[in-house]
Amino acid sequence: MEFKGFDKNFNITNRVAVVTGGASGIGKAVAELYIEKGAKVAIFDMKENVNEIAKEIDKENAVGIHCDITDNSSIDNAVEAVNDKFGRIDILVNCAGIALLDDAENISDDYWNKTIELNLTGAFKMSQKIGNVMIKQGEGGKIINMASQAALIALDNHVAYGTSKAGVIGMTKVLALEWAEFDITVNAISPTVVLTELGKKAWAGEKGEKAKREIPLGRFGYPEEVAAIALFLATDAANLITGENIVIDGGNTIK
Ligand SMILES: NC(=O)c1ccc[n+]([C@@H]2O[C@H](COP(=O)([O-])OP(=O)(O)OC[C@H]3O[C@@H](n4cnc5c(N)ncnc54)[C@H](O)[C@@H]3O)[C@@H](O)[C@H]2O)c1
Ligand SMILES: CC(=O)[C@H](C)O
Repeated sequence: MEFKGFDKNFNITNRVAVVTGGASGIGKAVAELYIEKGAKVAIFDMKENVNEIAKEIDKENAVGIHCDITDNSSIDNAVEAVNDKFGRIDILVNCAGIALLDDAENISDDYWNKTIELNLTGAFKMSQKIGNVMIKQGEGGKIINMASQAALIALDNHVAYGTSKAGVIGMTKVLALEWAEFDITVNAISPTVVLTELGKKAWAGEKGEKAKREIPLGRFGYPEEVAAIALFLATDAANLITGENIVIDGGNTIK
């Protein structure tokens, strides 16, 4: 893709974004920021009230679609609904995820399988489906995958979660390589603990306080800070960045 300049206010006016897991936490913050920057947003989420949540963000430019991203027919129906509503898809943000934590010697098949199925396979299914939409459109695209610091460092009880997120980074690099010829960039974001429902549950109590003390910048992240990176990666300012994993962790993984 030739350099064609970029909007210095990082607007993404009229671009159509799909945000999985956008009914809460980081995904919701991404959806809100994208709307503020002029995009149209379709939130794919398992929460029953996903459309109400989307309409609270923006009645006209946001839509919530009940979708299980581990299920092919659910994805097909949701993508069709986006096409009916907005006519195209320019950006995919893979945010849906779970953290089912246990020690390696005891973790159940159920925890392992659910984690890989949602965090890794679900993100791949979405990327494959929407990657094909973008290829067919012929105008490039942006795919942004939520990985984690757990992909980069060993965290106690994170064997399934960390494995799924290391897979997300591997997947990101291969998709970036294969789809560069279509001007589709694919990048990952790896946050430290972020203060969402998922993050607060996984790091409650003294375990979290200790983890925070060990972060050089001394605090956990906020969903809005992660959303800011997802915005940058969705803009034309990031057109030469692909296959990267941007770490937002207060320096936790540099030690
Ligand atoms: N919060 C953290 O500390 C943290 C740190 C690093 C990475 N992450 C990653 O960021 C992403 C977002 O995390 P969060 O903290 O905002 O979590 P969250 O629990 O607040 O939000 C996750 C959303 O995913 C949705 N979801 C769950 N299963 C789904 C499915 N099958 N199909 C569609 N949607 C589904 C949930 O309904 C929920 O709205 C996750 O991938 C997570 O692994 C989170
Ligand atoms: C850091 C991280 O991704 C999990 C939530 O512990």
